[in-house]
Amino acid sequence: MRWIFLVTPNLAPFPARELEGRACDGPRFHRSNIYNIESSNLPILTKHEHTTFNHTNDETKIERLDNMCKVLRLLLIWIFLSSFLFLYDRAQRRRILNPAFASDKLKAMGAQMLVCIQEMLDDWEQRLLEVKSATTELELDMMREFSKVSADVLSRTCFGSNFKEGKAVFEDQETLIEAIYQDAMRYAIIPFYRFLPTVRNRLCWKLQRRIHETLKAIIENRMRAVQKCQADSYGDDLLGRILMVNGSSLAHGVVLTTQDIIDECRTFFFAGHETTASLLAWATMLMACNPEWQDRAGAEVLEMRGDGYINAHSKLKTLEMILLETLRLYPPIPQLISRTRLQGLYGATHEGTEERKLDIPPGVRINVLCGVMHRDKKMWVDNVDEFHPERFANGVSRACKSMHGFMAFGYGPHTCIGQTFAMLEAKLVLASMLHSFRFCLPHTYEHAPRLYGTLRPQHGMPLLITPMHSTESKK
Ligand code: HEM
Repeated sequence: MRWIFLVTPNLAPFPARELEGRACDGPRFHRSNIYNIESSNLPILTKHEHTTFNHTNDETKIERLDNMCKVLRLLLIWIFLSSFLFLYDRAQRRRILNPAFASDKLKAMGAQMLVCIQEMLDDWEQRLLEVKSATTELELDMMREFSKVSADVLSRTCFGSNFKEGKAVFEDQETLIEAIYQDAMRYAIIPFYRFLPTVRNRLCWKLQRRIHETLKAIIENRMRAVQKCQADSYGDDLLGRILMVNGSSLAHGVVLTTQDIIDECRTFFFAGHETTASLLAWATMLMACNPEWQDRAGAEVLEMRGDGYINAHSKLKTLEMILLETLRLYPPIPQLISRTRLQGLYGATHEGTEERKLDIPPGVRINVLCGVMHRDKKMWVDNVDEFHPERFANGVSRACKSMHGFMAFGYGPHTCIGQTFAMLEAKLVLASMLHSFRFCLPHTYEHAPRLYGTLRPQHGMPLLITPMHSTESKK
């Protein structure tokens, strides 16, 4: 199988300009990793032309990738960890899942999200009280905090009344992913390694069994309660909605088995946990570096909240722009939006007018490096490396010259099903945080974005948080 990395020519390195002068681990995308379409002989066609590039001549057209082994290893890990994503026909499943993720349904989950967020803020208040004698600032690793709150939110919104069991499942799953990841890094090259009864493999099998049995029990109990008329609905959480839609007229004839539903619940956690935590961590870093935006978002939150509460219906435009700009600069999944056989799907505007279209023969896999595409000067209006949320003032389509220039949530029929969920959660977390705290980066912060499945800060995301009342009294 051949791989093409479809990228645009301007490889803007991490870090962004706003962090110049800070210690940095250097660019994460190296030119040698990437097959550059512009510099090759691939056909770049004008607007109405359409052609297929020749299968047999490909060898001469596709340059050898210097770091093929490194990239392949990452791909293997990705495929290994996410194999359950591809077990069934995903298009069919989306028929059942889409209604569960409808935005009106998600808004009703805002209250559950706020419960988890409030627990996090109460914990911060408590820790501040403990250190208050020395200082009014508290240093927190935001990556860890957001990872925890995002896991809590997923457990609560997925499993509602079965929150505790759900949380235990997710904790097991996290341990499992870590064990698999560590082994995959070391032993991916040994054939059938994962079938050998090593200590770690036996731990993985035990965790797999426990996750399966707990989820199966939750699902079967809910189904039984409705069948025996002990409950009038399956529940108002994501699991309940999936059970309700499953097999009903809304599902257009698709029926998921218990095993399918178990897989879906596990996928939500896998796909929605670290991604949302990473988005939140980068967003707070960018707001800490750009205090004017932090103040602007804070003022909006205070204005919105008034005497009432921020909820899922609050229109937080500034925060939305900040989040979109964060997703542009630091997309949690900056690479590997992977498709086999694409036909002109990624036609991008060229010099503002011309369109490039490619017909890719079957069997060729395309990986789109959206992290690179998001910083392409040809697609985005100037200051591509700068934090400039204003560009999203009129929505995503106006911010970018190309329809497909913004790909943080993927594209097409398999675009991220949880994007509204993630944006809602991120907005509620940041709004609640800005209502009570202001934050800045400590001098110890090292800017080192690194890919661990998602784009994460290699050395964590330390942030100094100060309660609002003390910043006001300083003024
Ligand atoms: C900032 C947060 C998130 C980001 C950046 C993100 C990004 C992505 C991306 C890039 C894809 C691949 C899309 C494609 O191949 O075109 C994806 C797929 C997916 N995401 Fe997310 N995601 C996020 C949050 C979530 C959440 C919170 C959930 C669930 C609650 C979720 C569930 C899924 C699922 C189920 C898929 C597979 C969809 C399919 O194949 O049909 N994601 N996500």
